[in-house]
Amino acid sequence: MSERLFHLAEAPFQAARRIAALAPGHRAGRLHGHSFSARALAELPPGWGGFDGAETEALDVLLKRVIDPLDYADLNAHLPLPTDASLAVWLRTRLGNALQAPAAIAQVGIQSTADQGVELVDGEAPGDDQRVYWWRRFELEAAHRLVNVPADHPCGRMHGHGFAVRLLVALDRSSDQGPIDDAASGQIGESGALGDAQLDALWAPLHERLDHRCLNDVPGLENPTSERLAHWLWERLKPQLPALAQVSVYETATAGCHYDGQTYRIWKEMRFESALRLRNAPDGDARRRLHGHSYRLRLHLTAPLDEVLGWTVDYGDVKRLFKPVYDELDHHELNELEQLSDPSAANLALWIREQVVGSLPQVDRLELTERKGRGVLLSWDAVAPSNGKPRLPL
Ligand SMILES: Nc1nc2c(c(=O)[nH]1)N=C([C@H](O)[C@H](O)COP(=O)(O)OP(=O)(O)OP(=O)(O)O)CN2
Repeated sequence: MSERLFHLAEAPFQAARRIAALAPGHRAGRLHGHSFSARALAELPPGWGGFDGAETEALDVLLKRVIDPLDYADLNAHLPLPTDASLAVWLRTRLGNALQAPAAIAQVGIQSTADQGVELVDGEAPGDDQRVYWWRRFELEAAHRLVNVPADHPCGRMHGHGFAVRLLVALDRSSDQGPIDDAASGQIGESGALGDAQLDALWAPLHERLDHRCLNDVPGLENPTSERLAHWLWERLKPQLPALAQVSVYETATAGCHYDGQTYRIWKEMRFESALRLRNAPDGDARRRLHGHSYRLRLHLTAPLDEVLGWTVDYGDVKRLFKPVYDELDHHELNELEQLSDPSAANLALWIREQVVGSLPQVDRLELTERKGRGVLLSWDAVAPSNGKPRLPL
């Protein structure tokens, strides 16, 4: 079991840019602006940031400081070609300089709109190549019912969702697709392969087949679980888009499925409201006082597909099996939990892991944020080691 704990931070920034290298007439060639979001995942030694438990907030403060020069700025004054990918490289370099070993960045991301962004992922081992992934998100409104669920299961009734689908595309830096800095605002490779217009064109016929339809009527989707839909999309897109790395189906606001052509990974998200004090914080530090957070917890599970039910593990079962743990967390003071030393985000994630491994052995990753974008990601990959494949963004 390879356990890894990453601290997560997020920093919004507002900025203007012009991507001059795009095809004539491309709208991003004109001066325009975005509400960007920068994200970082880093492994930090305990105590980094002042005391044991301060790491997550310290990373958040550092990320905001590093991003600050870009806030309310003209990005072309900082970078010749301020694409999402080159902003990610800019961020990776500056954050790397600001962090010192043994602290280590695992990933940085730049999101330029609600529907588009780039993730720059460091290799697993020193010397491994960094990889850049571009993602784009699409929406569809559809009805469905799950055909093989027990008679009293609510998803057996006809119902519907505003689904979102995220396509993750790998940019191979060593190929002729051009260096990482060439990838323009989500477009892959100025030198060639694929731009947002091409990806939208690949998506359009699929959208036409799925949107404002009953998914059960679509050939191949007779039992349209998130898993089946992710697989169906993969099968249709991959031959035309060899760089496709993952399809993610967001079925509800709290549940969905990733599929990478091999492995299904589902998630179920919950929120809980808790009080805490960090006793490790020094005298006078506000975090020593009783305070509270609105936590968001995302459990990730890896499991084989049940061919009859068409899913891996029922989202409803994840929620039900987690309920006893949830009840200990929600509307409670975390310092009162047994065997939780001091309820920092990292310690709390480790505590939750101990509570779920018995009842939900398929859980191999959990993401816990104490406020938007700030928290930890604990991964132990007990069920599905990466088998030497390049790591997908976390
Ligand atoms: N592994 C899967 N489990 C379930 C799927 C699925 O596609 N794959 N689908 C369903 C239902 O279609 C359902 O609409 C979504 O389930 P769930 O998350 O349980 O929905 P809730 O509205 O109850 O969500 P809460 O946010 O927890 O209230 C069921 N399972």
